[in-house]
Amino acid sequence: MINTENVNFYYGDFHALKDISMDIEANTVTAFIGPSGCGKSTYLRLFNRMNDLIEGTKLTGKFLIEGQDIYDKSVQVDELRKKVGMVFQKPNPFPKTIFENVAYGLRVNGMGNKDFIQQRVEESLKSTALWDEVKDKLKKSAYELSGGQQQRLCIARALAVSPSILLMDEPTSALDPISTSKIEELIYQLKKQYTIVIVTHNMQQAARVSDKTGFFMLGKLVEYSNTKKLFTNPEQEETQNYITGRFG
Ligand SMILES: Nc1ncnc2c1ncn2[C@@H]1O[C@H](COP(=O)(O)OP(=O)(O)OP(=O)(O)O)[C@@H](O)[C@H]1O
Repeated sequence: MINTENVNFYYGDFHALKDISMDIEANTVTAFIGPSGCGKSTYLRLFNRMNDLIEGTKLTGKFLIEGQDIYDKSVQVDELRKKVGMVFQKPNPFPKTIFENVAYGLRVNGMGNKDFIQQRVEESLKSTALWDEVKDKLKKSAYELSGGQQQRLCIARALAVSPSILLMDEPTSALDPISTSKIEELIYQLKKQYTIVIVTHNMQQAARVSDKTGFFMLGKLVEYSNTKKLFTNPEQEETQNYITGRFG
């Protein structure tokens, strides 16, 4: 359902992604791993056109989501971002109440029906296992939540507008181990409904949560296969060296 072919990406003269081709199936979790600076986040940000915001960049190749070229001139970027939600490394709730954080996307998309908003907020908070923890303080500031709760709130905010794809850029790197395992459990639950693509520095995390893993190095996709295979019997020597900790 996501198909990319011969994707090249440049920051000015710097060739950051080199000929990347990858297909991602619906309702799977795909992890991107690789040494710092290898292009994982750059590639992830192409999925919802976040790199459009950076001046002097250039993209070539094909980037299809559900058969549609998302870089076609006819594509409306805000519509695309409703379909392809994103969660970042550091939890970034808005300076608003817990309720309004989750309702935000619905309101900016013109949804005025109070009952619907109420229902979506509740569903989204339930799907991130946060409802029981926050249902009695929905009017409190999101900043009163712990870091792990804030990250689950940001996931709920992304889910409220019913995306089909959820991008996560190192979503647990700022969290403690217990919050991390809650998010990992959540990822496992969410893939029933969503297609998830996650960048992680943590190889154990990739091994725990993903169905497929892509190993990137110096802007190239060195290997992309079933997670179990990649971590136990990789095809490429570079992958073997990386997963056994010989560099990176
Ligand atoms: N806005 C930018 N302008 C210029 N170069 C950039 C920009 N963002 C990233 N790069 C460069 O592109 C390359 C890939 O960066 P990217 O952030 O995608 O790597 P990464 O694999 O996600 O790294 P990390 O794991 O450290 O986050 C790096 O060499 C980086 O310096």
